[in-house]
Amino acid sequence: MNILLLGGTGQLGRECLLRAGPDLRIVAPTRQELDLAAPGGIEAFVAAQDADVIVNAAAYTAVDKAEAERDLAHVLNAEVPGRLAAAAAAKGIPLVHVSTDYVFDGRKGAPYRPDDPVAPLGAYGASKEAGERAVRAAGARAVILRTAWVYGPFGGNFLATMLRVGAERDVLKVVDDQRGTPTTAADLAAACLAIAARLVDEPSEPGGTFHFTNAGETTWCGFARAIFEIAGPRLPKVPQVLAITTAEYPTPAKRPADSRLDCAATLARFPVIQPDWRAALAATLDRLLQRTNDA
Ligand SMILES: NC(=O)C1=CN([C@@H]2O[C@H](COP(=O)(O)OP(=O)(O)OC[C@H]3O[C@@H](n4cnc5c(N)ncnc54)[C@H](OP(=O)(O)O)[C@@H]3O)[C@@H](O)[C@H]2O)C=CC1
Ligand SMILES: Cc1cn([C@H]2C[C@H](O)[C@@H](COP(=O)(O)OP(=O)(O)O[C@H]3O[C@@H](C)C(=O)[C@@H](O)[C@H]3O)O2)c(=O)[nH]c1=O
Ligand SMILES: [Mg+2]
Repeated sequence: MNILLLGGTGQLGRECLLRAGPDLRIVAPTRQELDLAAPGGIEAFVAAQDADVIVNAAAYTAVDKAEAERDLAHVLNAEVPGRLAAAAAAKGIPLVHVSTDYVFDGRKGAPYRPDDPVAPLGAYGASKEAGERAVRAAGARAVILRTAWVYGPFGGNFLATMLRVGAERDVLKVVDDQRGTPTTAADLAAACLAIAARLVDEPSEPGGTFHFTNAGETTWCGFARAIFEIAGPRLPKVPQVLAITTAEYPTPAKRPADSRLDCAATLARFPVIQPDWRAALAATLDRLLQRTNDA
């Protein structure tokens, strides 16, 4: 299978590239080769590729900054996916596009199903929601895969922030009234590649909108506490994690209070595996701390 991957330097993109091999060739253009902020060249670029499927892991992911950079967020998160989907349709190849739990307002009080109404609270979520609509409108055979709270051993994410700040401070205050599921970029990459393979192997698979996270749920505070519980013995210093409310941690962008995603339809339809979030965290910390100790 030949995959054209957008966003190969990001958290998800890097984990996809680690899974490349003789049977899984992945071409990932650099920003120099394809600047997605100037997306006019996308259709011609895609047309020239020898790809069986496109995986879009590129995005504008700075949630707070997006409030002040709405135009750039819209280009990356809405216009680019629309153009990729149109190019995929023109070429007759499928697309896996990744979206977010932040398309929901978090007021449902139960895990969101793929067809629940969307109502983003901030500019990032709104741009991603527009991207979902653009992909659907382009008429490609596409899976829109919503995920949440993505982290891993590479790149900027909540885990990296907690380890960095935890090394500097004795007390961390973390919101305990936003519920969701941390998801490793590694497990998400495996799911994206499994879905891409199914789309390629089964031309009758129509695609649609699906959810994938690790299993279980917590809050950002619960996530932070788990990080220090699991990694603590291997860290020079462990901070105290204090639970606070969202009101006590003002941010430019509003975030959903409960964005748990119901992944049942994805597990029923595609050969994906959904490790428990704590086990996935432990595996990620093993990789990350191993790398740090070796360096
Ligand atoms: N991170 C999270 O918590 C979550 C992410 N998602 C979604 O998952 C997907 C993957 O996210 P994640 O891996 O965390 O994202 P990252 O922010 O780690 O990576 C984003 C990727 O997009 C690329 N990119 C950004 N701007 C441009 C540009 N102008 N031209 C070319 N490439 C560009 C980046 O390239 P460069 O390295 O050059 O900047 C990078 O490869 C996204 O669709 C995101 O919305 C969904 C839920 C949670
Ligand atoms: C660093 C920090 C954050 N927080 C809060 C702020 C926020 O409500 C929550 C998460 O903070 P972050 O800014 O790291 O996470 P955030 O950027 O909101 O993460 C989101 O990214 C995008 C791309 C997605 O698609 C989402 O699924 C989600 O993963 O934790 C604290 O309470 N204390 C802290 O010390
Ligand atoms: Mg952030």
